[in-house]
Amino acid sequence: MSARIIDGKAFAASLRERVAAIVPAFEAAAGRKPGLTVVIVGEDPASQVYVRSKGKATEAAGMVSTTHRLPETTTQDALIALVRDLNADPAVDGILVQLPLPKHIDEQAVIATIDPDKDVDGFHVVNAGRLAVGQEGFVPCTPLGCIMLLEDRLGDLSGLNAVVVGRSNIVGKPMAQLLLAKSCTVTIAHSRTKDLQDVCGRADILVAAVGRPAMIKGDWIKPGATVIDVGINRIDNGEGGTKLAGDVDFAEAIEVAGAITPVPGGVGPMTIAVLLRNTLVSAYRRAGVPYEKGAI
Ligand SMILES: NC(=O)C1=CN([C@@H]2O[C@H](COP(=O)(O)OP(=O)(O)OC[C@H]3O[C@@H](n4cnc5c(N)ncnc54)[C@H](OP(=O)(O)O)[C@@H]3O)[C@@H](O)[C@H]2O)C=CC1
Ligand SMILES: Nc1nc(=O)c2c([nH]1)NC[C@@H]1CN(c3ccc(C(=O)N[C@@H](CCC(=O)O)C(=O)O)cc3)C=[N+]21
Repeated sequence: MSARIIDGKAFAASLRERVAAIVPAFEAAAGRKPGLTVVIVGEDPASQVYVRSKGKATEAAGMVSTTHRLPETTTQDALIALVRDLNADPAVDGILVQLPLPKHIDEQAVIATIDPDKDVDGFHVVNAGRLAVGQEGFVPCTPLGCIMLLEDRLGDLSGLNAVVVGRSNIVGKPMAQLLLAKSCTVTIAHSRTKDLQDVCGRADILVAAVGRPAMIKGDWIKPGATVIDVGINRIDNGEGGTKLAGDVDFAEAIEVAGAITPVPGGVGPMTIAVLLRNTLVSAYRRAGVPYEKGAI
């Protein structure tokens, strides 16, 4: 059997169009455009690429994009001072501090400074807590994008066995919380998990968020399962260059799974589309303008 490929790129494009189509209505009601500010510290080339594509996508959706590029030597105090200024700026609906930060900066201290109601990444402990107890807040973009793809493919997720491999604060844990909120039976696996293959083999929904290329093999996957590959790994392409690969052995998995996201073209594009969605939601909430929740 050959799995159906879940086209995250196409789904993300339609979400971005949906967001862009609503922006003029927000602007008419609020008298301003939604605004997203991205802060990047240092010169990491991959981060630079992501930040550039976020800026382009923000503008293409009709929002105001602002980027602060700070040198690698920026102090934690200076970064925190900038975040406080952005918290106080009424034109800023969303603040995203690109991770990872340089080693001399405490990421948690910086994230804790972001106004939770501008935290469109959903990384602040207040938003992690809201997600855990089922209150409205901001949900991290990557896991929310995964849920959108899963519901599009499977409809109601309730009662399904979901296994999340990885327990980071930005992907694995919020992914597990969202699947639980959708009434899946959730298992979180990590580097200390015993018999990982066996655990994965029971999953109707398998989410891989590890950072190890092709770690999950075809014979780890339950036949017909839906596989969401969050991993973004840059590997050798065998021709002297590099290419992107996921955490799942795609060539093997496609023979076993019912559906699978590719890398690239799967979860990655959803992350940016959901960021725009979260920014528009933030703008509506901050402006006190009612909006149709199902529409975005
Ligand atoms: N598509 C997108 O938009 C995004 C993609 N990513 C990608 O997703 C991947 C994960 O990112 P992130 O969560 O930040 O990564 P982290 O490094 O923060 O977390 C990795 C997790 O994988 C677990 N792990 C490591 N080795 C193994 C192993 N051998 N067996 C089982 N579990 C293991 C770790 O376990 P332990 O906790 O025990 O150490 C940890 O919980 C990366 O490839 C990253 O690039 C990330 C963000 C967005
Ligand atoms: N504060 C913060 N928030 C983040 O959301 C955040 C972050 N920091 N740091 C880095 C990770 C990673 N991330 C990705 C975004 C888009 C793609 C993406 O669009 N990927 C394309 C390919 C892009 C390419 O070709 O390089 C794809 O998978 O098809 C991937 C990964 C967001 N992150």
